Amino acid sequence: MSESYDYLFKFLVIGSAGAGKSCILHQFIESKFKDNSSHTIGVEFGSKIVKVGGKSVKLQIWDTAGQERFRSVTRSYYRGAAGALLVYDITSRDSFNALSNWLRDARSLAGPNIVILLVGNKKDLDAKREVTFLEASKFAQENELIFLESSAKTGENVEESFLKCSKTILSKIETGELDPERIGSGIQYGDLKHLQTNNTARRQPDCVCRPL
Ligand SMILES: Nc1nc2c(ncn2[C@@H]2O[C@H](COP(=O)(O)OP(=O)(O)OP(=O)(O)O)[C@@H](O)[C@H]2O)c(=O)[nH]1
Repeated sequence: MSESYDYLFKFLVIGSAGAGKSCILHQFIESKFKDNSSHTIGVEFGSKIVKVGGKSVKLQIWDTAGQERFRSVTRSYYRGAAGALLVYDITSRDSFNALSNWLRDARSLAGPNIVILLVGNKKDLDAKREVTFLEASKFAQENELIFLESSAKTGENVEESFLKCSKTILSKIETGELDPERIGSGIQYGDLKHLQTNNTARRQPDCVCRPL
């Protein structure tokens, strides 16, 4: 099967333990709800090619453990991420209250240019909601985050979260705000982009294998 894509983005999924990060990733990759999800040990990995704004983008996604005891391991994966889903659970005020800490870590360890999308997960459990949509929207606005509520159970807004975040990264590349050539940008050119740019003789051939 062909693995052609224009760009590769390094992505993180972060947030408190039990917020539903692994279920979101599983739903995105397998289009299924992972019923028996247990706590992530360290980090897990998934990847998928998506179509965004007429481009093929390979998302290389690191699903990190939310438990404090894994924090030193998970932090080592933040470096050079282009995008992140910052997940809280709409039925857990504690997971919402922890967002500022997650955000501080992401921006300091991954870099200030990381594009972060705030995800209020478990939207299907509205009857148990502890965090209103309005309150979270306000937090998102104050902290320059894109915001969506999702359900890894029903699949609502799961793919949209990854697409919306990717679209924002892509438009920042197009406007020059993000530079894929910068070491640690979390962005690589794929073979399609590589062919295009080589045809116009604008890029060096080593750009495909440059470290993220
Ligand atoms: N109802 C409902 N339950 C969910 C949803 N997403 C996850 N869950 C449940 O929430 C629990 C935790 O989900 P995980 O995906 O393992 O949580 P996590 O954020 O990866 O947790 P850590 O790996 O410990 O950081 C599991 O029992 C899931 O079945 C959702 O959208 N709706």
